[in-house]
Amino acid sequence: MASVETQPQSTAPSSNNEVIIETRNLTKIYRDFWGRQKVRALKALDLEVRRGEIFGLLGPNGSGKSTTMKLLLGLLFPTSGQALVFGQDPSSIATKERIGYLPEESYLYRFLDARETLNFYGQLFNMPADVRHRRVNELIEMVGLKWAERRQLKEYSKGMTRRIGLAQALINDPELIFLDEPTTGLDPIGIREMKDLILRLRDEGKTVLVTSHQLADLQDVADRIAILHQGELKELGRVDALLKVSEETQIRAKGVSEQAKAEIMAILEREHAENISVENPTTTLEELFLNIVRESEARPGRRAGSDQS
Ligand SMILES: Nc1ncnc2c1ncn2[C@@H]1O[C@H](COP(=O)(O)OP(=O)(O)OP(=O)(O)O)[C@@H](O)[C@H]1O
Repeated sequence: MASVETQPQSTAPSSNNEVIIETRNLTKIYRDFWGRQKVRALKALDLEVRRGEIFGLLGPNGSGKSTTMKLLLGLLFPTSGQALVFGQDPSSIATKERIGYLPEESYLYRFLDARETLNFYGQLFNMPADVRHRRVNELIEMVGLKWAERRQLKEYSKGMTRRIGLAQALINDPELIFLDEPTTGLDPIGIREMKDLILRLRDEGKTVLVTSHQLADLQDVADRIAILHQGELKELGRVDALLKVSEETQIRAKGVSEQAKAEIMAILEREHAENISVENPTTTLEELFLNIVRESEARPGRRAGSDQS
């Protein structure tokens, strides 16, 4: 099988350690109509996100991810504790102008096409016509919708809708971008492309806070993650460090002879190593699928992997 093109593991965020988002004891309790305590959605969250990093907020449904994001956007007010974005209260207008937001569901005008949509949002930000025109062209190109820029959004697939939603979130060239479940409803190719767009944003120096309940979706893009469960922070750290199984050793190599394998086994046994396994590594289903699609595009009409059978 041809080697699969994958993104390298996220590099370290820029050495600039400026804190962009900070929460201290951030707590949100939703109350019912009568003001009685209803749901403790977020419990005393302490978090810091630094400039230039992709920070993943992970957790199952109902764990408090969207609540956290809305508190940071100033769309909700905390019950107690504090959230600071660029060192300011999130509800400040000056802060909002530096932020882009892709909500879990984008509510866009179905009868506008991509250009009209982005022009409309550019006007809301009072962008001068020439700047707006340039920005709309850049964004349509960036999210890969040039071919469909004149089609009304009601004709867009889920993947295309997610892309135009992202372009809309970037119209004001924000420094900080909030992406709420950006991969929801996307197929494996759409997910890979969304992840590549997120990596590109970081390469441009943006700070990205992204949520997902599909844990694997963020594994190869996020620099650091926080795992929430029932509103509580359960884990926080660099993805590579969190995923490392430090008590085991893995050696991968191509072209190892049977004799060399036997010698390696002998050494491991002499060392009294435990749980020894020698096997071919497996790929992921995502990689397998992407590979099949690439092969099919390169050689239409042929069954993938037919060379091997
Ligand atoms: N407006 C609201 N009123 C009452 N309870 C709410 C409200 N919004 C969210 N909740 C509750 O708060 C908890 C956290 O919800 P939240 O939407 O933040 O979770 P989430 O991790 O984003 O979930 P999902 O992955 O499903 O989007 C859940 O128990 C949810 O039912």
